[in-house]
Amino acid sequence: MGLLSTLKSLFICHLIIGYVFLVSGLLINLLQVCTLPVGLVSKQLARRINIRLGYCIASQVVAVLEWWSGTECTLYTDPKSYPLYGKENAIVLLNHNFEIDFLCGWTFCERFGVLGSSKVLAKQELAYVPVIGWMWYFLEIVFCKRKWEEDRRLVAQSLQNLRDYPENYWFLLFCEGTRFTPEKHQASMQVAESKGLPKLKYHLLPRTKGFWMTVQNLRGTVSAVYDSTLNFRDNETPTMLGVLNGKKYHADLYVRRIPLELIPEEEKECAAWLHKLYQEKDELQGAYEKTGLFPGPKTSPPRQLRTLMNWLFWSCVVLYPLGLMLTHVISSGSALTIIAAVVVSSAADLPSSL
Ligand SMILES: CC/C=C\C/C=C\C/C=C\C/C=C\C/C=C\C/C=C\CCC(=O)SCCNC(=O)CCNC(=O)[C@H](O)C(C)(C)COP(=O)(O)OP(=O)(O)OC[C@H]1O[C@@H](n2cnc3c(N)ncnc32)[C@H](O)[C@@H]1OP(=O)(O)O
Ligand SMILES: CCCCCCCCCCCCCCCCCC(=O)OC[C@@H](O)COP(=O)(O)O
Repeated sequence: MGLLSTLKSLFICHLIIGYVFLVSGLLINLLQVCTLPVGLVSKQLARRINIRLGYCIASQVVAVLEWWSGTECTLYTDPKSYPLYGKENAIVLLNHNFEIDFLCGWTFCERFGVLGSSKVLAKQELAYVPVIGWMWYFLEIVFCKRKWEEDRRLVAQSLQNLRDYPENYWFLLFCEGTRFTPEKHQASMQVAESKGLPKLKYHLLPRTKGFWMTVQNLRGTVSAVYDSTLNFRDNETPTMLGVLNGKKYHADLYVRRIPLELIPEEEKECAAWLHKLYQEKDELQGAYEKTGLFPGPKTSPPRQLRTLMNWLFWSCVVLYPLGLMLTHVISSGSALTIIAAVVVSSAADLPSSL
């Protein structure tokens, strides 16, 4: 093991990364609260500020993937569609198999300049997660309870609010509604059978209501659906902990741009269209399983230095006061203060030793 990989696996490094993320994240959340009065004067200005503040948080996690773990991302797509990425609003449909699929999604958002404004149809529980969930409140993320009777009104309202959003965004939809496991796959294929729908091998049966509602409410402001499939090379199953330990993965993302006009307006037809798309996605995945490749030309949009600069900036902001405090504790020479500092840092270290 090289010196650098040993360093990346040290708990103290993870503690520093976590500390910077948490403390700067809470600080940024506080700044987001301060945009509330701005919103009363100019809604669009408050939204633009929040896009930048949101970027400051999400970009830190992206920096860990790109610069710390050195994970590489390859994009397989039609070169004619490529210039449009980041220049239009789009609904992204993604398979949901990996712990870090959202993070790879964010990385592509970063590389096409829509990280701060990116959106998702997320489960309500995530709204309460400190830093990320609170940031999402200000970014007007659409939350669902996965109870259609309640969602049909709440989700529609949140989607309508996005119609005058001031910057380009990608709206991510995991139509499968949950992460793939063999048990969930078996259950969903029973539903497919009972509904007379063809079986899928690599995907769960897509939930169609969220998709129909998104298309219906964003029609006219969104230009296309990006049918996307993510895989990792060498049959790797990447984890957040692996990324934090500096493990390098290689992500392959296939994206097919489908103009929104091609998607039927009527609910039943729209649902049938989505089921057909998932059958095609299943065939594509089958081919990847065999060849380890997606079809068509590939490209690797480069990682940007700005994610690293953003991380360094926030590190300075939150590590400097911590350094000052520690220096003060040590130079005070007071046995009581030093013992208190040791007790506090041991408590912080406790979760790792459990
Ligand atoms: C160039 C580069 C391109 C792309 C880059 C890639 C990506 C980057 C883009 C953006 C990034 C942005 C952000 C990313 C950051 C973070 C994301 C993190 C987390 C989010 C993860 C989640 O939270 S996923 C969970 C929430 N989301 C969803 O659930 C969405 C899908 N669900 C729906 O659409 C649902 O319909 C619903 C939620 C709207 C409502 O759900 P509900 O359950 O109430 O109703 P349903 O109609 O769906 O269910 C009832 C019907 O379903 C049938 N049924 C029952 N059991 C099953 C089963 N196991 N499988 C399938 N179907 C089932 C049941 O029979 C009912 O059928 P009916 O015929 O009666 O309708
Ligand atoms: C700088 C980074 C280092 C610090 C480490 C902290 C990193 C924190 C990042 C937190 C990001 C939180 C984003 C939440 C994304 C979680 C995706 C998710 O929750 O998927 C589950 C859903 O599909 C459905 O789940 P089910 O309830 O069906 O099962």
